Amino acid sequence: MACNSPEPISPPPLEIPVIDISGYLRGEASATSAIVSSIASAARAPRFFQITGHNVSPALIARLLTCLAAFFALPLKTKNSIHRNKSSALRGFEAVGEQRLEEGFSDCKEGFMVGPERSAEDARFLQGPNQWPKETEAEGLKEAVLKYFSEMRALSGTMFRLIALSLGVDEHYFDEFATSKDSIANCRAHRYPPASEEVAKNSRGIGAHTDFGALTLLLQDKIGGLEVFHRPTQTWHPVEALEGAFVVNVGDMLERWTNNHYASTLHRVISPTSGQYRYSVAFFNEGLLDQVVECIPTCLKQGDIPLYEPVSVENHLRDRYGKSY
Ligand SMILES: O=C(O)CCC(=O)C(=O)O
Ligand SMILES: [Fe+2]
Repeated sequence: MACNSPEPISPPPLEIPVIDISGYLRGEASATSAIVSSIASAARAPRFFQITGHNVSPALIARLLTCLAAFFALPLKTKNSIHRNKSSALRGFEAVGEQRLEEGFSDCKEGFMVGPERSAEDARFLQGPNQWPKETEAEGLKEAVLKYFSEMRALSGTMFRLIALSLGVDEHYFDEFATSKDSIANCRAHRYPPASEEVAKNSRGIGAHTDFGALTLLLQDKIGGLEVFHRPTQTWHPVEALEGAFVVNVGDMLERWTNNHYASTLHRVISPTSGQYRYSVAFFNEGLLDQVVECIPTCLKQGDIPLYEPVSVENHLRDRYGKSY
């Protein structure tokens, strides 16, 4: 008698912590130490967490998602008129299939990139003017994106203070890197087109990757599809779409800076199969181009050696961006 093949065992769910940071924002000392220790443990494993209790208003988030949906619904020709190829700073629209983050898959997503406004004369790598659609084509988009950008920059600064405390360095250790006017931060909004179950299984909304910069704060709508890789069991796990929360993940630069104390984690997006588009907005904080990233002293235990050569932020980013486009 033939043996029945065993049912495939599904991996146990991966718990992705949700950390309420409101106590820190209110200046409460005991809440702050609990938040800092939750961050310290979440950033070690699973290296992905979500935050709530921030000050970004739900009304602004709703307005942003509405304006983005209207923008992405414009004809491709209109969106291509502000294509990122026309920008030395990679700002503007990118079409489905133009980025490739995982070998063998082109990302099935559209993107719209925005950063701090800077004149063309003053441009540097990833710095320069934004490209906007005409106000008549995308009413309110510019205002909503810029307002969101400035709130996310402040929130990212807050997260860097908490990360600094969690690493045992001065609370303001990363302030200049994370929040000065020259620091590289950018927002990339995404629209993921729906696909059939069959197509979604064999393609990627966004291919498996780790983020290039220091810290990412991600807003996702309620459709779901973001997955994170758990290295010990080599399995993928969904990241629950929680209204009002931001997903936080460590990027490669912070991994290098902390000598792998905090490491970046592979993640990907599976195309939506519910028949609806999925929207998300990532805020990447990549810091000052001339900053040298080298092992933070508190991350080097006695007897340890730095695992990475010092590198400037600019060289690190040029290398990573160069490989994905
Ligand atoms: O859309 C998402 O949920 C993830 C986006 C992402 O990983 C990225 O832009 O780096
Ligand atoms: Fe990512």
